[in-house]
Formats: sequence, structure tokens, C-alpha cells
Amino acid sequence: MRNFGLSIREKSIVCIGFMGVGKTTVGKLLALKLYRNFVDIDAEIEKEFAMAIPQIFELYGEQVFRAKEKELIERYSQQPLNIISVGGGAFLQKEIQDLCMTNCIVLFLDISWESWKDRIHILTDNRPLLKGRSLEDIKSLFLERQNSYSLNHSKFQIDNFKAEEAADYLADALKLSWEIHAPQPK
Ligand SMILES: Nc1ncnc2c1ncn2[C@@H]1O[C@H](COP(=O)(O)OP(=O)(O)O)[C@@H](O)[C@H]1O
Ligand SMILES: O=C(O)C1=C[C@@H](OP(=O)(O)O)[C@@H](O)[C@H](O)C1
Ligand SMILES: [Mg+2]
Repeated sequence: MRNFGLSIREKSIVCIGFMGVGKTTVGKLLALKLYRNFVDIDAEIEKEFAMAIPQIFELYGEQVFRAKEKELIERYSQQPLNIISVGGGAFLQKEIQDLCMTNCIVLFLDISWESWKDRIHILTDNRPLLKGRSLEDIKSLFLERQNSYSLNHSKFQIDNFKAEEAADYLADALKLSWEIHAPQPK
């Protein structure tokens, strides 16, 4: 699909960041606030395979998961007006970075390791890359992954925000940037 010509207001918004920072939760709330369509790429992958992510990893392996992740991001990133939450590993693929940075507004949702590790107990069950790994190992992954998120249009530090507050923060920032970029009357 060719989408050049989309104005900044029409471009889809992509939420990136490490597993568990709140991309799915905050993205869904943001979509409600901005009256946009919400797409969670992991949920779309689960629909396509008709199984949960841990089963996809187990049965088909990570490579198959990554290929489907790219295919779906390619589709949704070229549509207008979506709020798209991608998985925390999506930006490891350069093609996905390029697609999102070119076609969408990319928001990096960040929390510190100190805040993140308090959440670990609610995250491990359905995230195959966390399961069975030591805290030290997970910290290394957390730090390694930061480099892939450095390509973004805006970064939001959301450590101290409840999900609803984080969504308000993002919505306010987006509206402000849309005002700044609004065409001026002649
Ligand atoms: N701002 C927040 N504060 C506290 N917990 C949160 C917040 N945002 C999300 N959560 C919780 O953290 C877990 C992971 O959230 P999720 O949206 O699935 O993250 P991601 O999509 O980035 O992996 C969920 O249990 C969710 O309820
Ligand atoms: O970081 C990753 O490699 C992954 C993150 C997960 O999504 P969330 O970031 O939404 O947890 C999911 O795509 C899969 O378990 C792999
Ligand atoms: Mg998610």
C-alpha cells in the first residue's frame, strides 16, 4: 500500500519499548483517547496462528514468529490512523525500524530497570524470552535491547505513571505536536 502524502495527524502511531513497559495497556488507552483504531501486533499474531505466543515459540520457533511480526507490521504501519503496539523485540529488525520510522510516529515508552524489576512476577508466564532466565540474565537483555529503541520520534519516561496517566501524557504530547505542525492560514 502506498501512503505517501499522509499528514502528520493521519500517520499511525507506534509504541515501542521493552517487554512489560506497558505498550499494550497504554496503547489501547491512547487509542480510546484519540478515537483511533488499536492494533496489538502480538494479538494479531496470536489470531493468525490461533494460539498463544509461548505455543508459537515452542511449536514454530522464534524465526517464524519474527517473520509474521514483520509481515503484520508492514501491513498496519502503512495504514493511516492506527495506534500500533509492537512487541519488545520488533525493533531488532532493521526493516521494521525503517517501515515504522518512515510511515508512522514512533513513541518509545521507557521505564528504568529499578521500576521494571518490580513487575517481573506478572510478566514471565506468557513471555517465552523471560521464562526460566535469571534476573541477571534478564537485566542484560533489558540493557542490550535499549539500543534498538534509540531510533524513535519521541521518548516518554513513564516510571511513575499509572497506565491511564501515561496515556494522557502521550495524548497531550501528540496533540501539542499536531497543533505545532498544523497548516497556518495564509
Ligand atoms: N503504567 C503501569 N503501571 C503499572 N503496571 C502497568 C502499567 N502499564 C502496564 N502495566 C502492567 O504491566 C503488565 C505488562 O503490560 P503490557 O501492556 O502487556 O506491556 P507490554 O505490552 O509493553 O509488554 C500488565 O500486567 C499491565 O497491567
Ligand atoms: O521482546 C520480545 O522479544 C517479545 C516481546 C513480547 O511483546 P511485549 O513487548 O508486548 O511483551 C512478544 O512479542 C514476544 O514475547 C517477544
Ligand atoms: Mg504487548
